[in-house]
Amino acid sequence: MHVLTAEEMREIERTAMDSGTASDRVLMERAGCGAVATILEEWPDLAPGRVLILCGPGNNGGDGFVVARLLHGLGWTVDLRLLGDPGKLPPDAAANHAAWSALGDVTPLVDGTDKGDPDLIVDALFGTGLTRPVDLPETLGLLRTERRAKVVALDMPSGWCSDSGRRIGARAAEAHLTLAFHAAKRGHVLGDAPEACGMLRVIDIGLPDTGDGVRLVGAPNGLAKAGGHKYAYGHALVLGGGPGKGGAARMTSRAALRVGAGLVTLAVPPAALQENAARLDAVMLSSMRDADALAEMLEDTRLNAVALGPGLGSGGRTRELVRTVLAADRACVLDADALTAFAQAPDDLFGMLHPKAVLTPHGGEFARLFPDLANLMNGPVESGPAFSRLDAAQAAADRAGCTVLLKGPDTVIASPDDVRIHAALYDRSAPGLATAGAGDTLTGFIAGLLARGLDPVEAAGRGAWLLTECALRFGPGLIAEDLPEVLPGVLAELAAHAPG
Ligand SMILES: NC(=O)C1=CN([C@@H]2O[C@H](COP(=O)(O)OP(=O)(O)OC[C@H]3O[C@@H](n4cnc5c(N)ncnc54)[C@H](OP(=O)(O)O)[C@@H]3O)[C@@H](O)[C@H]2O)[C@@H](O)CC1
Ligand SMILES: Nc1ncnc2c1ncn2[C@@H]1O[C@H](COP(=O)(O)OP(=O)(O)O)[C@@H](O)[C@H]1O
Ligand SMILES: [K+]
Repeated sequence: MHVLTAEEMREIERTAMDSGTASDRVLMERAGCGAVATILEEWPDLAPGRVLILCGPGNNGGDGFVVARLLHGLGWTVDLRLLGDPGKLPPDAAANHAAWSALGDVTPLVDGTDKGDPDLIVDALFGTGLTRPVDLPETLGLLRTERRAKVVALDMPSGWCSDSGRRIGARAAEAHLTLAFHAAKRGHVLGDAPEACGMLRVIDIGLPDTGDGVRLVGAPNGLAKAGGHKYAYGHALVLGGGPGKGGAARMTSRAALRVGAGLVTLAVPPAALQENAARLDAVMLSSMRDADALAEMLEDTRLNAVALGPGLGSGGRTRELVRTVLAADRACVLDADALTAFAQAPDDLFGMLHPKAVLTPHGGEFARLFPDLANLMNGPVESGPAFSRLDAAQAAADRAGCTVLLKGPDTVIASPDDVRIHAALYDRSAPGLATAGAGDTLTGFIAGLLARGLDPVEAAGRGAWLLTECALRFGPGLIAEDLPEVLPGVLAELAAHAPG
């Protein structure tokens, strides 16, 4: 599945028009029909009652007129309010305005006036064409999910940028159900908009699947082991911290082993050996005094993937270890302290990075390495399309020259020539992952997959998918140690559903 920008959506529509596949009018009719059918499918008990339909000045409003006509036909009492001058509606919206006007009234939408007590509200104010703040505070106050009425947003709850999922201006609508036309837009899976969308359904309006847009990471296949020696699955090296700081790297190690690395070695300073020896079995343990010792270890080319950062400390020693790992030209994951250690001099890190590296920052770590991009991504937005988390991750990957996985429910995985989104949203929402150590586990999953020979973007995407799936499978009460322990069940299910 792919997600689109507004411009990509318009291009697909233009191409369909030019080839004569469909007309705008037909698409609008299908959008409205699909919307009504989906509303009734989602809420089969919703009996015809009072519906308030808020129509905007563009084609999103046009969809609203179609919905008004169809709900009217099903016995609903329609109260339709139009923002702006009906004489300035675009052609297809104007045609549907005329068709509706033969059946019912069009009342000008005036903010702050009484809108009754509807059972259903349809937000057809703005969709992919929103470019500036919506100046309708009272009306947006109606479009809230804590009120009695069910709220349905056509394409996007009004006020949200459909390219970035960021709010344009101070206020934006919420919905119980958002109906995207043809394909989900980036804004349905990025930023704060997904929470405002409620449930998301994509409505087929008969446009071809062009394969355009950014790929959403789906269930991975090919992870089952199939013969071969343990070295055929790689040897991951995890670097751990000093005494009393070892938990994070132990979780990383266990996750790397569970995801299928043939061997995993945890290397720690001599003073931390005893503590770790008491806590490890299948993960091997090694003493590593300093960066020189690490360089010596890495002369063994069977150590084909390295993870470092969790619990490592953010001082000069860590910087030396990062330097050594990067100089050894290994597939590697840099997380947590391995990133923070370069907060004062990110360019030093960028100068050493190479395409086999994966950086896995959360928002805070991202801001330490890429403060300018974090500002663009987090500041208030007054116009659209807004700079998105995807734009930020892509710019970061270009600057770093490697894969960057920007964590969150909307995880973005970008390399200089590829980008994907992993959405732990909607029916894959996994708030249980907001627990200490989930990121250390992700680092282990990615390192294990790198050891198995996956390329950085694949390893990062699959790691993010597996992490979320483990959390969903475990359910409430999740702590990070549980994540690798439920992975076998997830892998078994994937294998059972693998094609052929
Ligand atoms: N593409 C397709 O194939 C299909 C698209 N479909 C539907 O079309 C929708 C896109 O339609 P759209 O492009 O007309 O944009 P839309 O969201 O209605 O808004 C644009 C209007 O709002 C105005 N405006 C903007 N911001 C404003 C503000 N803050 N406050 C006030 N005004 C503001 C803006 O004015 P302007 O910026 O030009 O001054 C313009 O008049 C899409 O979401 C889907 O529902 C479906 O029918 C299926 C097929
Ligand atoms: N609410 C959430 N929904 C989905 N995924 C989440 C959520 N909160 C955190 N995560 C994921 O869990 C991991 C947490 O990583 P991180 O913040 O580094 O935690 P830690 O440092 O404690 O290990 C990331 O992969 C992140 O995407
Ligand atoms: K809308």
